[in-house]
Amino acid sequence: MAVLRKFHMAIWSKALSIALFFVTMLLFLPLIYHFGIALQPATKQAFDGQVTIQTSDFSQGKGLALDGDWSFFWQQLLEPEQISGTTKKSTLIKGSGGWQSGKHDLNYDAIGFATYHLDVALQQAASNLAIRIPQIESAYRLYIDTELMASGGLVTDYLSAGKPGYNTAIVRIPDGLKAFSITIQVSNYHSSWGGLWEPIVLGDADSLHTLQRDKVALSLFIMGALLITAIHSLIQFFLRPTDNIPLVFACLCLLLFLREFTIEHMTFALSALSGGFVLITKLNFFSFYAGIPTALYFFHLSYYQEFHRKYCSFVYILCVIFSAFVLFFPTRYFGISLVMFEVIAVIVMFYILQRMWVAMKNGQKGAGVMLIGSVIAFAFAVNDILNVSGVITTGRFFSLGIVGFIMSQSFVTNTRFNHLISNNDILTDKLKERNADLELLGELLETKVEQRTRQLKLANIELKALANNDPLTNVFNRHGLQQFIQAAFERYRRSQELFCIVLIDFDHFKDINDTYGHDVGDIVLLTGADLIKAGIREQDKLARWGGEEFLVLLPNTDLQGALAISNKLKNAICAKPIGQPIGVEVSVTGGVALVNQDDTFDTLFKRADDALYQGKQNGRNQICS
Ligand SMILES: Nc1nc2c(ncn2[C@@H]2O[C@H](COP(=O)(O)OP(=O)(O)OP(=O)(O)O)[C@@H](O)[C@H]2O)c(=O)[nH]1
Repeated sequence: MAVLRKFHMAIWSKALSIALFFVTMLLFLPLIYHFGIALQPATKQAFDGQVTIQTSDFSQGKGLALDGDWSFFWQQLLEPEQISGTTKKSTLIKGSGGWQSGKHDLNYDAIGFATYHLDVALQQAASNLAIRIPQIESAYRLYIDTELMASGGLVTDYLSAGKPGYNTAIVRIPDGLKAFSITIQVSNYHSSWGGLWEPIVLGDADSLHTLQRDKVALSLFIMGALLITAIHSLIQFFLRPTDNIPLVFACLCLLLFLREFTIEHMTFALSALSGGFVLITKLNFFSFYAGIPTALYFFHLSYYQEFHRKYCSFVYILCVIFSAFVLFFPTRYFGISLVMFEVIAVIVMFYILQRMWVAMKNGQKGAGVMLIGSVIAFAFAVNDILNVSGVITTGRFFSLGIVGFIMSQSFVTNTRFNHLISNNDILTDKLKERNADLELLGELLETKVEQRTRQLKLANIELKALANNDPLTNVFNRHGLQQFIQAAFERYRRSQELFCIVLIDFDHFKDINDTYGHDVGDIVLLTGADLIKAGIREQDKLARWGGEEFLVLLPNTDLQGALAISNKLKNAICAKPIGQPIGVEVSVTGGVALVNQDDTFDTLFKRADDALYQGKQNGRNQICS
């Protein structure tokens, strides 16, 4: 009954957890919409290094991405004054994606320096407007008109003097301006990408601050979720160290945490970690290169049979090479490795999805939920890869995908633990039952052993009796009498206590057998033994010495006494016919011997035997000594 109740409880708790899982996922959707899509700034196309803003209402908070064609001065670091009304030669370049991304007519090296410039015309004079400066690689100075408003790192046209930096900022546009220019000097000697990575966003100052705050809040939320899950998994691992899955999952969460931290909190990371831009970029890439094999290993361990060991090992080795590359090569070369690794990552992700699909079809526990979580995370990851590469212009969702992934994996891990615990309970119950059975069996066994011991004791007693007694007459046999003879000799030697032995032999017993048969002969022997036993004292001992011959040991008896007893016995046997109704007339002859100083049993017996022989010779039916 208890097992059945537990089974019902297990089903209910499972249904409840699945329902909770889906409800949480549903609650999660608005979050995805808000951070992934709603906060995406609308793209405003700039032409010929100029943009005219048609709208005057920025209060909706989304902002305008000042993307499009910016004026671009390659290998020149120009002050704003040098540009306005310039005769300097400029080209046009996209205001996002870096200057080396190859989408322009001209290709530029990632390493180098340049100046971006954009003239912005507003419909109405600026009021509470601002621009948000996102990622610029790897050092910049930004001017509004001629005024330096923000900077990151050290911009220089001289390689060894250049210092990378990272400083996202929200820069207020002075109120009242109807037209202004944005000039950005950029130099890059450390990153694989140079220039504007994400577009500059123009919007309402308050909304941009809110947007920034929301992004930080979301990121902190995700990092918190990752950290808590990692700790939770580590606790699970320490509670049950035989199971490596929670440990691998904890590592994966920590790598994702590191990635989120180095991407979204670069400014903070730069101040917190002394290694600066290079260290943080390395950590960022490492978290990606190590994260993919860790994710694969996690799935591999969880569904061991579904994954191909050789393929997985190949991926692990490949990822170790990439991770080593990150550790030992300068950051400016990372771009090449990233493109290659993104291809590997996408292949690995699809491989995992395909294997999880197979695992689900094979009815593996939790595979379905894990597949959903993986689809969410991988779809967002692929989206981000394509977004970063400029193929699509959707938002960046990966961080949110991570949460979906964590939720599903935590759900499966917890279900597994729950399952283990309820299994454990069931096993404990069974064990208790078995123990009770065993106790019962033990008791039964003890009773059986006691019984057997008793039987053995009885059998032993019987065996002893058989060894010491004559089976026909049930008096002692020779062996049985031995100890009493020994005792009599000892008493004699110690305290001169006399004793006698008497040999009594039936006369012509052969004739009795021949005449009446052996059965009657047996009855005669049995009756004779009974009669002798009845005629002697408690301390006297009787033994059948062989055939029709009996020996009586008479302790503490002299010769006279022995003769008297022997005659009494002879008379008792001969008194009446034995074996009624046939009735056999019997007589016996006896030989008596008294122990003396030099006797051994043999000499004593010989004297009794001689006396018996004497009696037989003298005509039988008499006692001699
Ligand atoms: N029925 C029966 N006969 C036995 C048993 N043991 C020995 N006998 C017989 O006892 C007889 C003894 O014969 P003998 O030794 O010739 O002696 P006897 O006939 O008694 O003659 P005497 O002793 O000279 O008087 C033999 O025939 C044995 O077979 C027994 O247990 N039962």
